[in-house]
Amino acid sequence: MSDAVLTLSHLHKSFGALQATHDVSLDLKAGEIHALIGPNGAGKSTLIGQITGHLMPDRGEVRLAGENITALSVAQRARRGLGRSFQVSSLADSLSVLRNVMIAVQGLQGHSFHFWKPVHRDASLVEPARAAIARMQLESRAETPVSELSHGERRQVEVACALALKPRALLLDEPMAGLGPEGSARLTELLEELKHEVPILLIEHDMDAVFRLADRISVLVAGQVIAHGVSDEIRANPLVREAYLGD
Ligand SMILES: Nc1ncnc2c1ncn2[C@@H]1O[C@H](COP(=O)(O)OP(=O)(O)OP(=O)(O)O)[C@@H](O)[C@H]1O
Repeated sequence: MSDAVLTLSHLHKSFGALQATHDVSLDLKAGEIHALIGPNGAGKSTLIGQITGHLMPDRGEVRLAGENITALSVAQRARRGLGRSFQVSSLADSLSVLRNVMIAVQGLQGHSFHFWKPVHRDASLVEPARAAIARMQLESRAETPVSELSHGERRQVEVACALALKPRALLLDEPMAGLGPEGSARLTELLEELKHEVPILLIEHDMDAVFRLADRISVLVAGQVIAHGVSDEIRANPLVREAYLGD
């Protein structure tokens, strides 16, 4: 596990008598997309919360680039390089793509506001924002208000917002949700490229996208990882077929 960027070890989280995550261990390695799948109520959101810092595990550990971040706040984890996709609602519709991504960069810089500089000329905001926009192939839309974008382009902006913070690991929670075939094919292509720069933990219901994109898949059922492997192994696993794929 030496090349693991993100490591979850023996995570337990209960709500009263309900064990929402039970002894979950998995890792994310450089250069890969690791997909986490599971039926409704399997515990995916509870696990994500423990990774981002919105929830504290009862037991277990989260490590980012070797550092134990289990006790750190959401903001501290983000500053250490834990990136996550922004929800659509966090984008300001009336502002341009560039402005939205700059606001994300500003959030990371926190108190280091440069009051004496107009925001649009602050290179420390503009440069990382433009680089992230280019990475998501949105250069031609940089000055366009978010309200004029397609649903798929908005998703690309959300990923650009996360990328602008130069994450070591990226957590994408259902990035394909609501996208048509074209939007999801485009995002799939972009993520296939992106994983070489930043490994991605992908939580996704779109199984076609999962099987196409994931280097490894972990299957969560009733709070436990019941299977782990490459796409073909997961497709063929009788436990997964029974519990998840509906066979
Ligand atoms: N704050 C909470 N208090 C009590 N029970 C909770 C809480 N959060 C989640 N649960 C329960 O924990 C279990 C796992 O829920 P979770 O939302 O993590 O699953 P999920 O895999 O994300 O589901 P979905 O795909 O439907 O979003 C469910 O039984 C849920 O009702």
